[in-house]
Formats: sequence, C-alpha cells, structure tokens
Amino acid sequence: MTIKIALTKGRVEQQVVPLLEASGIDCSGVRNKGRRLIFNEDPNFQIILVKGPDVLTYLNNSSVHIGIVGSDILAEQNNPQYAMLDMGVGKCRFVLASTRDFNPQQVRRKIIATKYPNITKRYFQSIGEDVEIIKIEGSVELAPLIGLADAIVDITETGTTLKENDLHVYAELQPVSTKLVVNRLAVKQYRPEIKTFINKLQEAQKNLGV
Ligand SMILES: Nc1ncnc2c1ncn2[C@@H]1O[C@H](COP(=O)(O)OP(=O)(O)OP(=O)(O)O)[C@@H](O)[C@H]1O
Ligand SMILES: O=P(O)(O)OC[C@H]1O[C@H](OP(=O)(O)OP(=O)(O)O)[C@H](O)[C@@H]1O
Repeated sequence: MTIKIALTKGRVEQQVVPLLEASGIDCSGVRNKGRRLIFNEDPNFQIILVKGPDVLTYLNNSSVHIGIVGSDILAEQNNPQYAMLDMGVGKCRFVLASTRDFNPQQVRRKIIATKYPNITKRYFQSIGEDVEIIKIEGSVELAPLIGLADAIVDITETGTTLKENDLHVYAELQPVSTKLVVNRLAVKQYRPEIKTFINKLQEAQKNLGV
C-alpha cells in the first residue's frame, strides 16, 4: 500500500522534510523539486505539495491519507479529522498586537485585521467583546500602521516582524505547531501502516532532538 501525504509547502515543508528523511522516507524529489508537485521517489509514499488551507480539502475528500499542516489552519477551519501527532516543528503563537498608542479598553467597537477570522471571532467571544473583523491575506502587520484596523490577530515566532514595525503584544492567544492529521477512513483501513509510520516519525523526532 502507498501512503499518500499532503504536505504544506513553504515553511512547514522546510521543517518537516528532515523529519520524514530521518524516518526513512526518500524526499530527494521534494528537495530538488523545481515546479513539480507530486513525488513518488519512495515506493511506499506519495507526497503532494499544497498550500496549507488546501491540505484539509484533499484530506476531507479522501484524496490523501495523511495531511501535515499547522494547528493555526486546523483551528481556523474547524477540522473534523484526527490529529495524531504533534510534529514538534512550525512552532509559533497567536497574539493580539497593535501600535504603542492602542488602548485595549477603548469605548468604540474595535476593528481587528487578521488572516484568521474564525480564531479572532472565538477569542473576542471568549472575552465577551464584540469586534469588527477585516480579513487580510498577508502582511497583516500593515493594518494598524496605516489606520485600516485598531489591532491585529496574527502569528509570531521570533517577534522580528512585530518589532521592525513597532508593534506591541497586548494579549497572548493559543500556541501553534505543525500537526499530522489522518483521514478518518484511512485510520480504520490502514491502521497498522499508519501506526508504523507514526512510530518511525516519533523515533526520528527523538534522534533529531525535535
Ligand atoms: N513565523 C512563523 N514561524 C513558524 N511557523 C510559521 C510562521 N508563520 C507561519 N508558520 C506556519 O507555517 C504555515 C505556512 O506558512 P508559510 O509562511 O510558508 O505560508 P503562507 O503563510 O501561506 O505564506 P505564503 O503565502 O507566502 O506562501 C502556517 O500555517 C503556520 O503553521
Ligand atoms: O515573529 P516572526 O518570526 O517575525 O514571524 C511572524 C511573521 O511570519 C508570518 O508571516 P509570513 O512570513 O508567513 O508572511 P505573510 O505576512 O505573507 O503571511 C506571520 O504572519 C508574521 O508576519
């Protein structure tokens, strides 16, 4: 049986490929990919490279058995599949951030810019605040700087982007890391194969100190 994996391209791919290799999977094709998107170098695995939000589309339609994706995306999309392993990489956290003069107690209804409207909505609901949310596709940090929003909800890792744009953290939301999720049918049909794969990944995590 060939295990089919949808891997998030970009940051997640960079951090996960060494783990896959350490667990014995040939990722030479992914490493030298050019513009290719499907990789069959390893006879037991097929890897496809997709954008984060599309991982769950392939997984939910049973086009792949396994997805490797950030918990930010799982939380935003309310994913119904099994998260079976924390990959221990792609670690960052959600924060509420804004300019120095932002007043979290402001009377006027706040405008919040974010790539993650559902996570933002849930956070403000949890603290009993009604806010207006503006969806942004990237470089979210710009929004409070040019007056589009009062603050942002975004992920930060090193804090460099916030610092270089003179933005400050006003609240810490949830942590983020890369997860391995398995299609519900695949869990039932291919339990031994998937279990073996996860065991090898856990061994690789130990060996690489992840
Ligand atoms: N600063 C970060 N530090 C660690 N992990 C991050 C960071 N930013 C994003 N991630 C993780 O990587 C995933 C995808 O990030 P990446 O930047 O490669 O794609 P993207 O945001 O879609 O960017 P692009 O549109 O430029 O490809 C996110 O869903 C998140 O889980
Ligand atoms: O705390 P840092 O280490 O600086 O990382 C944080 C940045 O990383 C992500 O952006 P990404 O690089 O994915 O680009 P984007 O703004 O286009 O989403 C995130 O949206 C922040 O902008």
